[in-house]
Amino acid sequence: MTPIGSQRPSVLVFATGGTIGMRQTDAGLAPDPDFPEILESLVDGICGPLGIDPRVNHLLPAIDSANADADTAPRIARTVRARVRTQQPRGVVILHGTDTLAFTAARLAFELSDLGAPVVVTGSQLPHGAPGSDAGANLALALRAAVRAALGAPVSIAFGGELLPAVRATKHDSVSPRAFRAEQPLAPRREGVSAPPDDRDRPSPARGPARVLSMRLVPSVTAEDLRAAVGGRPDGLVLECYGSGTAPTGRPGVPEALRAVCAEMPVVAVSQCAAGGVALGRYAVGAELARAGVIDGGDLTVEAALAKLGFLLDAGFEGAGLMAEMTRNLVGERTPAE
Ligand SMILES: NC(=O)C[C@H](N)C(=O)O
Repeated sequence: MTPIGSQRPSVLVFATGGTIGMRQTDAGLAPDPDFPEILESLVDGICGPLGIDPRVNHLLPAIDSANADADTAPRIARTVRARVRTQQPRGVVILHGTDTLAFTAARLAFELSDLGAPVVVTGSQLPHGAPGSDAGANLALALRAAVRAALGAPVSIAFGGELLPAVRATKHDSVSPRAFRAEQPLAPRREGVSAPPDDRDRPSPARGPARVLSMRLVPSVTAEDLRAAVGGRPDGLVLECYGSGTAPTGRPGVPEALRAVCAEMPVVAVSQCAAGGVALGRYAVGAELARAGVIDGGDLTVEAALAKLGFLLDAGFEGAGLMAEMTRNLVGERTPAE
């Protein structure tokens, strides 16, 4: 292998788990202990003819991405940042399970926006050794994209022959090789991630990463359900509203419950619709949400809203500063107001 630092472009491949590295067991698909060696040879086979020098690292233990938690994406970001500092690759490919790939990739788009090396996230629907597996094709697409993208390119997802912006993507098919879809193109006029607030006077938080949850409104929801949704004391809530940002605020107790939740944590409204987003002032029931303190999430996807809110909370934003950041377009995640 040519050493990193030679003229040939180098790529850091960072494997975190997912079906791509699994094999069939009696209990169902599970991480393949032989995957590290298999991945080395898969990557070498793709990179050799392309003139790319790969280096493969693993985040251990490999997981089914259904087991991702609030620290998974921040931990991937921290580790990738440290490896990029020492290895200085031209680009980074991250292998991840598809179930929570869109959540992790969206978070990485905020975390790694200043990395200086393009980051491409991929995985597969079928294990590397399965007949007709999409593992090799997705890996090859991601490796090519990682060396071809501009150094400051936004984090992307390479899957099923497509390159999608991480902050707009969602898993929409549990079987097809085209598992992901970008609900919207990357939003124009990105403002960039702001410097974290000066926190010298703030007590250092003793807790781990922020836990942000989402709740989907359905016609039978009650005020009690709203309160129960935050019973586990998350740090923030993404409310999946109807249409352009409406909720049953005419139902007894709902406005009070919303105000109580907003007093405890930031609440961001997004739409259950794939396009169009929310505009809280449009309907009276939506304006009621804004009056309760709910933040307008524009056309953020659920994944991007969760990622952005968690990222900002972990960076130390709160109150009006947090609300201002949520309504800006940092990395292409939401269409800016005209
Ligand atoms: N295709 C996949 O990767 C699904 C798997 N359950 C995972 O997310 O890890």
